[in-house]
Amino acid sequence: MRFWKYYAEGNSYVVVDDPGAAAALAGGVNDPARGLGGDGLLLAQWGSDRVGMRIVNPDGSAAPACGNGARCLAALAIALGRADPDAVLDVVSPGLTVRHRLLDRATWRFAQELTLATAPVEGTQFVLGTPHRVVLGPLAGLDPAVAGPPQERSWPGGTNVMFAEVRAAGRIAVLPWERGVGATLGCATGAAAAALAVARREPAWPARTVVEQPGGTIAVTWDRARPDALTLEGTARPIATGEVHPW
Ligand SMILES: N[C@H](CCC[C@H](N)C(=O)O)C(=O)O
Repeated sequence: MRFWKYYAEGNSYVVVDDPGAAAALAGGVNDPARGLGGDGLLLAQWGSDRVGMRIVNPDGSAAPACGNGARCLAALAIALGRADPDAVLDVVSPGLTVRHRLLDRATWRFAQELTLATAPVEGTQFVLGTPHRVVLGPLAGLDPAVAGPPQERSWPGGTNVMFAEVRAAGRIAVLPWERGVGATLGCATGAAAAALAVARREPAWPARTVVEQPGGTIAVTWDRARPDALTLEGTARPIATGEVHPW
């Protein structure tokens, strides 16, 4: 079964485009010893002006949205000649549609536009296609593997948890704990949730927030005049392609 593996600001994903392969690989392919590692499996369904995306977490659960994964599929679609690098490309997952514009071909930097369906559900609990809880406070000494699970369970069906600290005006740091995955080096919809949480709390916060995560930096733009629109900027790069054999 043909696979691709891609990296995007702290998440790596195994990608397949054959639904049968996806079913055979789900829940096992991300095992670091018996499989290919990574933070999930993405099934791409190529369309003429869009790419469908299904996401399976390493524990076998389905995720409704994935910002870093969407960028990986946009980059792969262009690399395979299935999408026009000069046109916009929608990556459509069950919970979220993300519109991509390639900003720089040399670095595979994209702008991603998404529309927020909901305001915060309560306090700093957001749903950006998938649920995110933002926990603001100092990150020094914080271990997401310890602090994450109780927060994850505090939401029906579980929530992703973003531990976030303000570093300067327009700059925050985030340590993610992902539902169905564990501690990761980055999370794009989580970065957006964290930026929103801080910007909503501080009226003088600038429109553009640089979100530093261990695996890379995502820029999030949120204009108070258009509160339902968000733009993210980040990259995607190939790691490997080849044949993978399900167990
Ligand atoms: N890392 C992804 C989100 C994955 C969410 C998944 N872990 C879930 O169960 O909701 C991102 O870049 O947006």
